[in-house]
Amino acid sequence: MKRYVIIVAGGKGLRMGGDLPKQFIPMAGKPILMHTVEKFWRWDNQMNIILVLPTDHQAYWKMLCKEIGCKAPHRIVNGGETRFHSVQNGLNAIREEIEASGEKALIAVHDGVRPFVSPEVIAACFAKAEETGAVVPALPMIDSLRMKQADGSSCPVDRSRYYAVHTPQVFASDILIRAYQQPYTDTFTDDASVVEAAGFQVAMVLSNRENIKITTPFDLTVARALFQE
Ligand SMILES: Nc1ccn([C@@H]2O[C@H](COP(=O)(O)OP(=O)(O)OP(=O)(O)O)[C@@H](O)[C@H]2O)c(=O)n1
Ligand SMILES: C[C@](O)(CO)[C@H](O)COP(=O)(O)O
Repeated sequence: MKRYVIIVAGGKGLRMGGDLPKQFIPMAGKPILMHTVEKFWRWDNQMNIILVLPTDHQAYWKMLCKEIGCKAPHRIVNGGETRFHSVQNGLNAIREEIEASGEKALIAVHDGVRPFVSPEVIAACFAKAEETGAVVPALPMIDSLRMKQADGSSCPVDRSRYYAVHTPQVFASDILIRAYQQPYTDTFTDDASVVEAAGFQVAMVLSNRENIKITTPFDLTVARALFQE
């Protein structure tokens, strides 16, 4: 089955701060995003990689690829106003070719700022999606959890019922394309929530602990430490 990955990197990185969006911050000699892109390419060098980038950083990215020598061939698509719109732009770029081929395809959506996804998790997500059509990787909670109540007090909740959601989230192409035709709402925090709102069930597989989303300066410190291992 043909495989695609839409790597979303069209955001501004406001929680990270600084002038350079976090996906371009250097880590071990390459921008974070290049590590992510090459992770998928190393797993499957036939993978169709679609990279969603802010329009005003595309020339900069191309220059980085040339200077550093990005190994993974990829297509570039314009970022949207939210992550949802960036994924939608990525899908619009591949929809016609998938439909015209008449072949079934699987599409992964992955955050450009999750460079530590393991090859085993990528493999597990694609394998489960081939079987079920829709997959989200997640991790059981490690901390104890409390829930805030309306009166300001808090109470313990059963953490065994909660999971932290990661990417790559992988779907049969017809399911993902149909789901992303829905109008945007702010309850769409990831691709699984979009697919479920369209009436499909989503299976869960275990993610790897290091598959953090680099969101804040603290995450960047953790990421740099992980890279030195
Ligand atoms: N309009 C947007 C917003 C986000 N993303 C991407 O979605 C991923 C996860 O989003 P997040 O970590 O929230 O990134 P930012 O939106 O850049 O961060 P912030 O919310 O702190 O501004 C990132 O790789 C980000 O570049 C995107 O492609 N297009
Ligand atoms: C898709 C996601 O990475 C799942 O954890 C996440 O929801 C995207 O961004 P957020 O703005 O940090 O929720």
